[in-house]
Amino acid sequence: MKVRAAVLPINAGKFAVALNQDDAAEIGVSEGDRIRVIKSGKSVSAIVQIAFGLISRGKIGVYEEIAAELNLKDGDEVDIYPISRPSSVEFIRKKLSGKKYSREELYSIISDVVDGNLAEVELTAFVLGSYLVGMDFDEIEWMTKAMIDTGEAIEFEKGVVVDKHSIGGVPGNKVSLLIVPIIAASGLLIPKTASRAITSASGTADTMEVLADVNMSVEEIKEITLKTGGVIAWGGATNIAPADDKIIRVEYPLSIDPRPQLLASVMAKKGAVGARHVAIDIPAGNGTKISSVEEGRKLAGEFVELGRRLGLNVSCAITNGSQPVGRTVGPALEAWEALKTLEERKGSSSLIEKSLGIAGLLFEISGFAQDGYDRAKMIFESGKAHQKLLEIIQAQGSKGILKSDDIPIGEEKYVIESKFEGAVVDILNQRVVRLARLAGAPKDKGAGVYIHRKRGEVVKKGDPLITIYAETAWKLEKAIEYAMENPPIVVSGMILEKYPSFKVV
Ligand SMILES: O=P(O)(O)OC[C@H]1O[C@H](OP(=O)(O)O)[C@H](O)[C@@H]1O
Ligand SMILES: O=c1cc[nH]c(=O)[nH]1
Repeated sequence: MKVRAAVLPINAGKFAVALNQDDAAEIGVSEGDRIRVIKSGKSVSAIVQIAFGLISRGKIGVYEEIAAELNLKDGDEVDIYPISRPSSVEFIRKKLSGKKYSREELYSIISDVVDGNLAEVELTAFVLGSYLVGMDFDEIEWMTKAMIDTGEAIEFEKGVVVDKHSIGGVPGNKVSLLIVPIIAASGLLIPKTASRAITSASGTADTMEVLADVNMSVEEIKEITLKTGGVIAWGGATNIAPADDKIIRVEYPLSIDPRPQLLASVMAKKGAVGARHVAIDIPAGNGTKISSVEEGRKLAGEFVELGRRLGLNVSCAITNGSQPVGRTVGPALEAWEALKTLEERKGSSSLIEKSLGIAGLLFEISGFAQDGYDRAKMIFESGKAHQKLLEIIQAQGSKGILKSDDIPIGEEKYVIESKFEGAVVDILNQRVVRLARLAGAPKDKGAGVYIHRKRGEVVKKGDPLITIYAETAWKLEKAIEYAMENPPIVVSGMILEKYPSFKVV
C-alpha cells in the first residue's frame, strides 16, 4: 500500500509509525504489529501505533528515528506492508510459560531490545518473565554476554582498571561521587558508568548530572579516564551495553529490578569498560532490594560466580541499608551533600564510612594496598579526592558549580516536626523514596528530602525531623499529604501507625 509520510518531530526511542485506523484495518494490522516501510529501495521494520483521528487516511506518521533512517520528508511517498512479529516474542512467551531460554534466544531478544524491535508491552513481558519465572545461571551468563556483545567496549592499553557498582535500593546512596575521585586520585583507573534511578529517587547518573554532563561516548569515557583517572557517565547515553537502559526504562515505573536483569545489567557495564577488579555494593535491610545479610551473601555469591564466568575479579560488600545513606535524598541535595563532604572532609558518618570502605575494598582486591580503608581515608582527608572530583567535573563538562552551596535546591519547602520527645526508632526507606519522588525527584533535580534526625538520635517535641524540597507548589502539597498519612520517620514508642488515623510522627 502506498501512503505519504507525515514526519512527527518526536523521538520514539524505537522504529515506530502511526497509522490511521482504516488504513491499518485495510492492510490487516493492529496496535503493536509490525510493518515494513520502504522508500527508494531502503526499508525498515516498524512497530504500528493506531492514531485514531490524528492521522488522516493515506498518511503515515513517522517518528524521528525512521525519518532519519530513510531520509524522509513530509509528503514523501512510501510503500508499506505487514510483516510478522520477531521470533523474540515467541521466546518471551516461552519463558512466561516457565521454560528456559537458549543462548541464541537470549542473544536474539537482547539484539531486538537494542534495535528497538520490541513493543513496550513485549519488553515489559520480557522483564516480567524474569521477575516471575526467573533464570538459571547459564541464562544469566548468556544474557550478560549478549548485553556486552551488542554494544561497544573499551580497552585500556595501560593502567590498572577497577570499577564499583551498587545494586541500589537504599535511598541517598551518593557514595560513587566520593569513591570515584578517591580511586582516581590514587592512580588507578575507574571508568564508571551508572544508571539513572530504578527504584530510588536519584540514581548516580541523576546525581552527577547536577554537577557535570554525563552524556558521553565510549571514546570520551576512555579519554577522560586516561586524563583524570576516572569518570561518572550515564550508561544510557553511551553505546556500552545499550540494552541496559532500555530495560531499566520499563523497570522504573514498576519499581522492580528482577534478579537476572540486575546481575546482567551491573556486570555487563563492568565487563564492557575493561575493568579487571570490581567491587559490588549490596545494601541490605528493610525496604531495600535485599532484606537480610543472609540474602545479601547469596547474591554476593552470584556476583562472584558471574564475574568468574566473565573473567572479572569480583568482591562484594554487604552494606547497611536499614536507613538512608547520609542525610539527603534527591539529585541536587545528594550532589550537595557529596560535594560538601569532600570540601569539608567531614560529614555524615554513614556516607564517609561506606565510601571509604568500598574504595578500600577496591584498593585491596586490586593489590594496590593491604590497608585499603586507611589509604582511602588518607586520600579523602588530604583534600586530593575533592580536587579530583572538581577535575573530573571540568573534564566531563561542568554545569558551572564551583562549590556545594552554589547548587540550586527546590525553593518550595516544608518541615515536618516531631510531635513527641524521644528518639528516632525507625526510618522507612520506601516511604522516604516515595516522598522524594512525589516531590518531583529525580526529574526535578531540586526536589528531595533532608533528614534531620536518623535512627537513635534524640529529638525534642517540635524539632525538625525531615524537610521536603520541591520545585513546584503542587508537588510539594502532594508530598506533604503523603507524609502526613505515611510518616517516614518513627519517633520512640512501639506504635508505628494508627488506623484509620495515621498520625504518628
Ligand atoms: O537505587 P536504584 O535506583 O534502584 O539503583 C540504581 C542505582 O544503583 C547504581 O548505583 P552506582 O552506579 O553503583 O552508584 C546504579 O548505577 C544506579 O545509580
Ligand atoms: O545498574 C544497575 C543497578 C541496579 N540494578 C540494575 O538493574 N542496574
